[in-house]
Amino acid sequence: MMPPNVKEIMASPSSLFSVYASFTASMMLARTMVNDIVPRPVQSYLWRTIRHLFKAKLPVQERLTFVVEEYAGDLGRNEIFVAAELYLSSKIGTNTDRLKISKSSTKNHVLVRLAKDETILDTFEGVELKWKFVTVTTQHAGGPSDGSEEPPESKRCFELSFDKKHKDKIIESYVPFVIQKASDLKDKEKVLKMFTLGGNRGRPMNGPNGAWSSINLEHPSTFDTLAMEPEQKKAIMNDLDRFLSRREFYKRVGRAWKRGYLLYGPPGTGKSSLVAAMANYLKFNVYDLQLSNIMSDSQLRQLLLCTGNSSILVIEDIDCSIDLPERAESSDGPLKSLRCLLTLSGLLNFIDGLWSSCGDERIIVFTTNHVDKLDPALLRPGRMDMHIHMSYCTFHGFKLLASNYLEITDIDSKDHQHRHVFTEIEGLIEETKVTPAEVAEEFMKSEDPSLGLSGLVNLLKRKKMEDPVDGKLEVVDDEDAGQLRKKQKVDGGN
Ligand SMILES: Nc1ncnc2c1ncn2[C@@H]1O[C@H](COP(=O)(O)OP(=O)(O)OP(=O)(O)O)[C@@H](O)[C@H]1O
Ligand SMILES: [Mg+2]
Repeated sequence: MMPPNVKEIMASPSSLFSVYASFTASMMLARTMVNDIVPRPVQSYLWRTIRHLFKAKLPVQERLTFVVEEYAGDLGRNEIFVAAELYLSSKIGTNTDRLKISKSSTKNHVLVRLAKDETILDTFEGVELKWKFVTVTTQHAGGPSDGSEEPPESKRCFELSFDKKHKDKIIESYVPFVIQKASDLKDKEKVLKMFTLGGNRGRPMNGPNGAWSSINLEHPSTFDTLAMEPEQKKAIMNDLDRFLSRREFYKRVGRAWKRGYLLYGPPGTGKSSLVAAMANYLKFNVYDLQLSNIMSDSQLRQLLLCTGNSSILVIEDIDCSIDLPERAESSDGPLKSLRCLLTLSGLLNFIDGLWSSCGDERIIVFTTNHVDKLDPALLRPGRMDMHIHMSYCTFHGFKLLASNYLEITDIDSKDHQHRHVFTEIEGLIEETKVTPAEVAEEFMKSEDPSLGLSGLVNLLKRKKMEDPVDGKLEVVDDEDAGQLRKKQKVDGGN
């Protein structure tokens, strides 16, 4: 049932707006009067009907705007704001006229962000959204000084507006989507950190990182630059991939989501380089723990508790570091080694316990030059998931290093100008204990490939004279993993 005056209005849309305006004004007055006379249930019915009649015909914008402030009260920096800032920087197209760019000396890339009042249009599952970056400058509002890019006087926020009917979809799907996208982008931009204990012995451990101090991990080593047997390299990369993709699996079977690698081999064979390659591959920070710096178990616990997620904990030279200083003083003889053993087991158990209680991915790497000197506790099945033998340079390793350092990429071509040198190196390198580090050092001496190659030939000849592998094989000392390789090679070859 439509009242006659409304019918008339509908027939003449041009007068619609002025009628609506005066209607709204008189509405307030009417509302107060009606509220006094009409019973409540009838009141709301009346208002609904009137509103419905007008809404049906008037071009009323049903937009909803979310204000995403940078600081959300006590919660600190608003995660949605941070994510939006990053996400929108990837959405900047040709329609944007003003952008801010900045660069910090610790990062490698230029930051591009929206300038004040700039807008960006986005679509999500068919819904159109508009983002606007707003800065309100107030004189006395001192914001937290946590490295945000604006002076503290200005409050920054995004306004996200869209059709009101999509409110739930935006909250439940779009916002999580933006956060996920931002996290992916962050991984790409992430500057890896290397945490060490440099000179912190005995100091109090305050702050979120405890006694760890960090520098940017700018180790250029990647799996591409690492001289290693291709199958071995592939196996490690596959293992890392599988580990990362199995979060749900670890949860289901109730295992701590961690993976342990034991790297062993002589100095200069690339153990530390492999750790850096893993970190660069996974985008994980590295914690480098020198056990010889640790004074007590409680200090160790403190330190381990202060390590972050998505990280690699490296304990280098585990064979040398089991003699914790304190214990070495207080014990002698057989007792001493027993105590050392207990400490190592304690360390391992503690690591197990700690990491079963935190949800995120951790990798632990032990390195050693002497695998045979290691505590059996470390070698027990299930303790370290993968034992990786880093060994002396092979001809394959030589090819990779020559390509990286001397830019010789076609070593396999039959009519290469250095063919005879390659053949000579191939013969020599299999009979010599030369580390990738030594080969790399030789290649660093000159930019001229011919000089680099002849330098290497001389080095190999010299090493062969000084340290003939074949002669040594008879008194093979198991502690040298490289000699093991030669032994196996000779055995296998015959
Ligand atoms: N397998 C390798 N591939 C490429 N470069 C290597 C390799 N091994 C060593 N190097 C070069 O030699 C340098 C020293 O190697 P690295 O520190 O990784 O050896 P390490 O096995 O950790 O030695 P240590 O047992 O003394 O700690 C590296 O910075 C790198 O330039
Ligand atoms: Mg090392």
